[in-house]
Amino acid sequence: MRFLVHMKLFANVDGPENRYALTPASKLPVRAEEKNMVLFALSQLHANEMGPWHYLIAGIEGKTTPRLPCHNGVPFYDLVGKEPEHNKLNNDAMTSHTSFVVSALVQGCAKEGVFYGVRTLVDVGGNTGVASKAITNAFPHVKCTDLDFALGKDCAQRPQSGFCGRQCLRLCASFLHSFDDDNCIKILNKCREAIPAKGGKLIIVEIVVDIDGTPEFAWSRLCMDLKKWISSGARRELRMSGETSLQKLVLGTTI
Ligand SMILES: C[S@@+](CC[C@H](N)C(=O)[O-])C[C@H]1O[C@@H](n2cnc3c(N)ncnc32)[C@H](O)[C@@H]1O
Repeated sequence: MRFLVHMKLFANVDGPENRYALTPASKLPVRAEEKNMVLFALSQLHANEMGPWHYLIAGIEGKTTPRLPCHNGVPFYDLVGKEPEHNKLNNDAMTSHTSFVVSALVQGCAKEGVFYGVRTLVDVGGNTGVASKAITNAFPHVKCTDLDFALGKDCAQRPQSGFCGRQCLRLCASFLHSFDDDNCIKILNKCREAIPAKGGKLIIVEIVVDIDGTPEFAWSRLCMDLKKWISSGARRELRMSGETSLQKLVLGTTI
């Protein structure tokens, strides 16, 4: 127990008996906790996610992109879409993942006045719509639409509360990291076309590989970087290394 307390997985509880409590880290794998990562962890252990790790060495040697031989070149989300059991697990995991991110997103946007003057928002890759529901609840004047094939072919665009033509704001949360640079450029250019030249906004929510700036997050950032290279071949450090390279990426656009 001394070891586990040192690792911050348990905390000593004051009192005459030796009693221990869970810590924020050890609450994450407990289903009964409101915010837990059980479904996300299970999704990451699925064979479609684990398979490409067997090609890590070949990938480092430059012989292949680990995902390709494992999934026969089929894009990850096409693969998931064909397997109902994995599709459900993946969507449930994303729902849980989004609930972690969205409260910080809503607070940050409120503080910075991001939604001031914004009437419409499209959440690109918004999965089943958890983020857009939370945004509509917090900012009722914003009409949100989800664009995601997790919603099924018949409702690729599902309005949470109405949809009007050109959208003031596009949100790409944990979306670009699944694509290589060429496809990211295409997606960002489409976003640029979809928002008004004046007053339009694009919010990108991604883990940035900046290990010097905030060292306490370096481990998670490097793990995510490796994971995304393994699963999609994306070289995130080039794309996400800061505002300057992002501006270059969208070919001179100021975001
Ligand atoms: C990593 S999840 C992110 C979900 C959510 N935005 C979040 O932050 O938790 C990526 C989402 O992008 C969707 N997606 C991937 N490729 C897509 C495409 N080409 N068109 C529409 N949705 C796509 C997937 O279905 C998935 O829901």
